Amino acid sequence: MSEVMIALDAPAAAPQRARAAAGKIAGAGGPLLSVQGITLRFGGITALDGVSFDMERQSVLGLIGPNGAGKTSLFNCLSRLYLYSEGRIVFDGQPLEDHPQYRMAHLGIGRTFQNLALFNSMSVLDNIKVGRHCRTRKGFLSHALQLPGVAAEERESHRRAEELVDFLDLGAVSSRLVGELPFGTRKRVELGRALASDPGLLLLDEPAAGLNHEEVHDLDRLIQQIRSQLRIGILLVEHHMSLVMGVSDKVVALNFGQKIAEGSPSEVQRHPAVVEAYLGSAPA
Ligand SMILES: Nc1ncnc2c1ncn2[C@@H]1O[C@H](COP(=O)(O)OP(=O)(O)OP(=O)(O)O)[C@@H](O)[C@H]1O
Repeated sequence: MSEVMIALDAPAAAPQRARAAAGKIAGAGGPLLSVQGITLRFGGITALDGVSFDMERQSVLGLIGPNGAGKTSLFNCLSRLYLYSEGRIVFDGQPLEDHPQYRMAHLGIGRTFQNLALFNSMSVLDNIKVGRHCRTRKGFLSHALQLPGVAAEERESHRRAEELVDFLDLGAVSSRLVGELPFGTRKRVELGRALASDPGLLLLDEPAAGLNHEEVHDLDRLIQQIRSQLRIGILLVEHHMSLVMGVSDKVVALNFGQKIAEGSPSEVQRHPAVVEAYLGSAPA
């Protein structure tokens, strides 16, 4: 895995500065993300029941819980795919409820998917460039007519995508079609596509699923580099316990839609409710 450093003026910080300049970061000193009493129901099923927690800036938060605990439901609430009936989610000082789902990337929330969402017949570099779309100002017509500013914007998107190709150690496959690449490499391309939107918060949905031991080790280091070098907060839904416990600053555990524990990895790992949720009985 590459140790390439992104320039000090990390592009990831740019949208945050822009939002701050626009006076939108009401809670600039507060948490990056505040989940407040989220309740989500599907008919008679309560998938989330009053879940609350805060997440600090530039931190990694691991969201764990047994099957059906509500992790994906919460993840989908954070990206506005699911609309909750009660509660509030505040990102970077802004209530998410004020914004439609398609604005999430503009707002600074990037995500990956359990089932990769890539264009298999496009190159690695072009797939990553697709992620820049929300940071470009010129519309379709400007591009079609090659109006002034389009070329400069295109050059900037290209430059940023190349930086991410280096950061993710994808240089050797940059011009290859994504569909030809092994699963682990495609997962890194998807991460690149999400990073290309310069998010302040990156939502990773089971990023270790399907990876081999060495790839999980690389992912661990990459998550730490994303936090420290790109200064991006990461919310991680993951079943791979050693990855979550090794990389998270804070862990939130759910069971049957309720938060059962919150704290440092070692606190949550030892918590009786967590042990019971995973093992099916309380520790002796
Ligand atoms: N679209 C949906 N329609 C109906 N019920 C749903 C839907 N999505 C989730 N649920 C229900 O909500 C509850 C929480 O599911 P969720 O997928 O969020 O759990 P999870 O913790 O992500 O589980 P897993 O680890 O197996 O992915 C479950 O009872 C599930 O059956």
